[in-house]
Amino acid sequence: MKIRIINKSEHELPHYETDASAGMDLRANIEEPITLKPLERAIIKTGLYMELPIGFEAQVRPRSGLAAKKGITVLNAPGTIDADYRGEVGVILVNLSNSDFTIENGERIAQMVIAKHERAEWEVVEELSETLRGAGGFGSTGVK
Ligand SMILES: O=c1ccn([C@H]2C[C@H](O)[C@@H](COP(=O)(O)OP(=O)(O)OP(=O)(O)O)O2)c(=O)[nH]1
Repeated sequence: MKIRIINKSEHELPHYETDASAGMDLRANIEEPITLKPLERAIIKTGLYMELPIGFEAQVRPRSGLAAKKGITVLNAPGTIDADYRGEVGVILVNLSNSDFTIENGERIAQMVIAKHERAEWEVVEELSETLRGAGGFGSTGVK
């Protein structure tokens, strides 16, 4: 399936009484079932090809049900689909459980969120501006 994504402005977004899900489910589009052994991963085809407006990306994310119940997640979450990508969307699934997991054709394996992103340039500078945090990070403020 080939789809063109169209940005809907805020006032056109559905009300919470209707479906306001951020994620669109992605289904496996595979000829044969694929079994992932514990810690095994595979790129699962979705049969989806898309065209995004410039300045948008699609993020491929895990489904919480599959993660919580089966230990199946998206290895590179969130996977990035670039606006200029015209190939088939693939989902890199990994099995983080202790048992085999079989993906059937048509199964909902992940979800996709369309997001706007900034476009930026960068320049080399001698100094960075000072801040309170400075170089503190990675737990520098403690855990409580
Ligand atoms: O989960 C994913 C991630 C990426 N892609 C496709 C769309 C994306 O536009 C392209 C490149 O992705 P990314 O930039 O993450 O890959 P890379 O490893 O940096 O490879 P490249 O050199 O092709 O950019 O691969 C997917 O289908 N699924």
